[in-house]
Amino acid sequence: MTISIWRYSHLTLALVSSLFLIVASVTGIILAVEPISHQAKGYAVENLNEVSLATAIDALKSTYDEVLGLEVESSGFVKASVLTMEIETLDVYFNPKTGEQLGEVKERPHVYTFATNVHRSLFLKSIGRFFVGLISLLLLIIAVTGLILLAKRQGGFLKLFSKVHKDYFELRYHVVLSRWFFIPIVILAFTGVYLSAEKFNLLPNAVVQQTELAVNKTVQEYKSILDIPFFKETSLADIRQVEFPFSDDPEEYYLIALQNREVAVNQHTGEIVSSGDYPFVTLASRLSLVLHTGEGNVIWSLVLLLASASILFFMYSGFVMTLKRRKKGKRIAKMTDKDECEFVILVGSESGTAFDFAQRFYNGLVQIGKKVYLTELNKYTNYAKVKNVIVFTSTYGKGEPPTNARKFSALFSKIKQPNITDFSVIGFGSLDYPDYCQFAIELDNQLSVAENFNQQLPLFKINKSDFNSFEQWMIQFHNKVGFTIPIEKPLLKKKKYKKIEFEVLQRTDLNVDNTFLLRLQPKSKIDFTSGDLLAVFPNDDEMVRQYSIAKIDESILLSIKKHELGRGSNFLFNLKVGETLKAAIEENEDFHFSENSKNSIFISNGTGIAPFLGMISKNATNNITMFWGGREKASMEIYNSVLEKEILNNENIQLFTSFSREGKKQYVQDVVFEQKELVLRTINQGGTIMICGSLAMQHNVLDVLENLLEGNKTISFETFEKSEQLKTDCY
Ligand SMILES: Cc1cc2nc3c(=O)[nH]c(=O)nc-3n(C[C@H](O)[C@H](O)[C@H](O)COP(=O)(O)O)c2cc1C
Repeated sequence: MTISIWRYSHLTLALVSSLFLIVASVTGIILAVEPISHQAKGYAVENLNEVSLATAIDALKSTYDEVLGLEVESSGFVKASVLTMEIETLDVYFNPKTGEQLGEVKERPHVYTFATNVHRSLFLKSIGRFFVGLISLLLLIIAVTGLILLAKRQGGFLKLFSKVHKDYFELRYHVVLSRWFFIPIVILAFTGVYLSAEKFNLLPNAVVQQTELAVNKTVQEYKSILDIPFFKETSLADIRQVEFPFSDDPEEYYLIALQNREVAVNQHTGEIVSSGDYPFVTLASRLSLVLHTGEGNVIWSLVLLLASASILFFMYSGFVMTLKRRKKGKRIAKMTDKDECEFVILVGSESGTAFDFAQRFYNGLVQIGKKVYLTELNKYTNYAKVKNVIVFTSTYGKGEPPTNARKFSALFSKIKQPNITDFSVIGFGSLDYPDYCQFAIELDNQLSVAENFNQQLPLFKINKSDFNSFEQWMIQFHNKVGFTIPIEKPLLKKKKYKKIEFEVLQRTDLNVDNTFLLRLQPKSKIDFTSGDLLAVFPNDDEMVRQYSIAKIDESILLSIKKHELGRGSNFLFNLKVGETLKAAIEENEDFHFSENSKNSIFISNGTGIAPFLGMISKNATNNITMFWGGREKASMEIYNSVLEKEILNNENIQLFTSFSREGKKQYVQDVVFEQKELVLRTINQGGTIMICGSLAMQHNVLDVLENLLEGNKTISFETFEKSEQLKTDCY
């Protein structure tokens, strides 16, 4: 079975049972405290196997006028039911060697009776008990599917306990704790199912069958119980309960529940009059109860308490992991086999816009019964029944493809489709950029000249994700295909920014690459960190530009390339020291430095160095290797004040530079390749690789990493690319 089926089952079952599991875990935590606080009373008798039943009965009889019964709890406490002078029954804990009363048996605190009722039946009697049993069964299946997922993640059952790859907190501890608590959770779930089955009489009959034994008339009678062999030879460790005879009549027996059987014993001779073994079901029920409640064992109670708490953590962390995976995996639904589909939708999307449109188009086609396959441009392959290819792609940088389209051009030249295929390309871009929809243009050109491909509609460009223009394109598409596709409109939510004032502390002059640094001080208190983004509004609200932040000494450092016509960069360059501007901080959680990653590699070119300047200035103990690429040595000078200070003061940081127009004329990816051992070691040891700068550089670096990870045993490129070990923020 594929990993997604296991994951789907694991998640669905967890979701279905979540509310019940929360209730069961919280009450389970409360109930696990009970045996611990009970044991803390300190009435446990040491070495019960050295105290005979005769001693205990004798001690009791010499202390109390009348004794009704005796019980040895699994906690090691010995309890007696006695009659007081006032003819009242009293339950006491006592010392079986001396008869001394250790304490009275108190009524069970209300919090535990309440928690027990909720835990067992949710106060819903039989129906509640049924649900609790069912949830225990689901928990058992969740644990097993979880173990399978864990084995798949770790590379097999034999590697279950091998090193866990560094990842974000929730994922890492979901894995770590599942290894610790798998067995206790399985025991809790299994015994829960067993106890519920018992309550519903689903188990075989558990009545003890007593067998009358032949009475030996010649057997000796004793005056004192201390002399009777049976009572002398039976230790309290073998006893569970004793019911005392009402009178001295030889026909009145001691009814004794031993660990494995029940016997009736003559009070004067010690002869066993009748005996009945407990059936297996009773023994199993008793064991289940002890294992499920932790009764009598503080360590096991503690384990159960932690296991119940871990279930709550698994639910929280599982929820976070699902949200993150959805964000990263971008909602590709379960689809018909690629070779069955007439329509193939290919998507290139960096921040999800083109993907969102493609998904709506996909849903519409599926709704009218078409067989459709949707995939990323990077995964382009041959499709046995394809007749119509529709491409949705955005553009970045200077006509750069989004990351998940970077391999398309090469793949397309190699792969031949079996049928003559119609195609249409929709480009997503923004007129704010000079190379408007450039990648879509190039892709459309490539398809237009390809054999077997017929252009169904001319290239269509969508500016700033305008849904109305998409509807225009849909009309053209309907006319071509001869049917109408229902498309769900997106609910337009205008992003709200919380603007605050920033004072300009410093603005450098332009360097050889037209790049400058801007240092800003927030005028009100605001939380931010390196890797977050500063949203700037050069034309008030009409247009937003984002810049990656370096946080240095509570101020913001931006590295900006001034473009001749760039409204954002010119607006910022024209600011003077002491002036204020209104801007907003956008949290960019996916590009924060992982402080628990011992080894990190930062790769950047040009102004992409900015967030890393902040990250190294905060770093104290982690090993960081920085790769930076620029045009020439002079390009780097504006960063030297920070770099020299941080690198000279911190031997954990090393820097590799590359210059494309000077010296060896290398690009950053070339130096990354030269340091392949270091890079591979970092990846295999679970370290993080962060990339910031131009998308073209990101693609080149990813190509190098893909090449390095070919045949790598610890982690494949595909897994690495999707993991939290790789963080990118390119443009
Ligand atoms: C840093 C950056 C660079 C961009 N470069 C271009 C560009 O060169 N040409 C263009 O048409 N659009 C450009 N855009 C706009 C995006 O292509 C546009 O927002 C698109 O809708 C994003 O789609 P996606 O979310 O599917 O990636 C750029 C956007 C950003 C944030």
